[in-house]
Amino acid sequence: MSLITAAGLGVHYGGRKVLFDIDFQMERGEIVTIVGPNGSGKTTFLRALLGVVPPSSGRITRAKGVSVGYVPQRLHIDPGLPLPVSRFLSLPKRRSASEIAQVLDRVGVPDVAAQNMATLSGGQFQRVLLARALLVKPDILMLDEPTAGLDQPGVASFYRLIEEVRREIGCAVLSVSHDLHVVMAASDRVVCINGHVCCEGAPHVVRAAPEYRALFGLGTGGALALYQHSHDHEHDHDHDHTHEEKDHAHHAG
Ligand SMILES: Nc1ncnc2c1ncn2[C@@H]1O[C@H](COP(=O)(O)OP(=O)(O)OP(=O)(O)O)[C@@H](O)[C@H]1O
Repeated sequence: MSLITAAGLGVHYGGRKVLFDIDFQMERGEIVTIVGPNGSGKTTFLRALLGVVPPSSGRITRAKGVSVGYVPQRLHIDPGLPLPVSRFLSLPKRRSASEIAQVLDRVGVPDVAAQNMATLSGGQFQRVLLARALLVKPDILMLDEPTAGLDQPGVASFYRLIEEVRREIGCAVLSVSHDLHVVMAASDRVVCINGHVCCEGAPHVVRAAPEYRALFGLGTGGALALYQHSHDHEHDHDHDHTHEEKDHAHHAG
């Protein structure tokens, strides 16, 4: 059985139809990336899968006992509120000091337990959010643009961490991302949402789909094009293929 399934999912806010007719399922260990223009309903879709936004139509089904760890797109914490990281990680469920130390170590910020949430850097904050998601021992890790605001090395190292964690605990990963050149390399499936699912499939299939091209264009505006570039271009000279993607500053046409 799929870990989570949406059948005919629709979400309305007031009279406004934000999502409609979405059929989706996720299998154990799968890596799925959601793409779509701003305001196309990606966050709403994750929140509906989480059960915090009620469907206006259709149904969400989770396999029995499935746990979901969620890294939200943003989380506002009042800078005037003294909230140490350790206390944040103990909400809503109390966690032991050793559990907290272990998970912070795992996400690469071993020294922040006593620090106030409001004083963390952007990169540390994202890692603490990831730590919180990992504490639930997720079968599915849901990440909503988790690297927004990080610099390029920060983005790359965050996704490396996600990949390591996934290998260790075998969870499925569902991300909303614009950092496609980083994340797509490891995606089994890409789902392009614009109110409904306009196309889905392996990264190269979605890249070629007319629906995707209509939304993102063919050239430099299409992040998928950037990702795909390093795989489909012709080399006119021999060079080291182990370089990082960011070394490719030019875009596919
Ligand atoms: N709680 C809400 N009440 C009313 N409208 C909402 C609510 N949340 C989102 N919306 C609207 O629903 C639409 C989809 O929003 P959503 O945040 O899901 O899009 P998104 O694809 O994640 O966007 P972005 O890429 O900009 O993060 C937007 O027009 C937004 O204004």
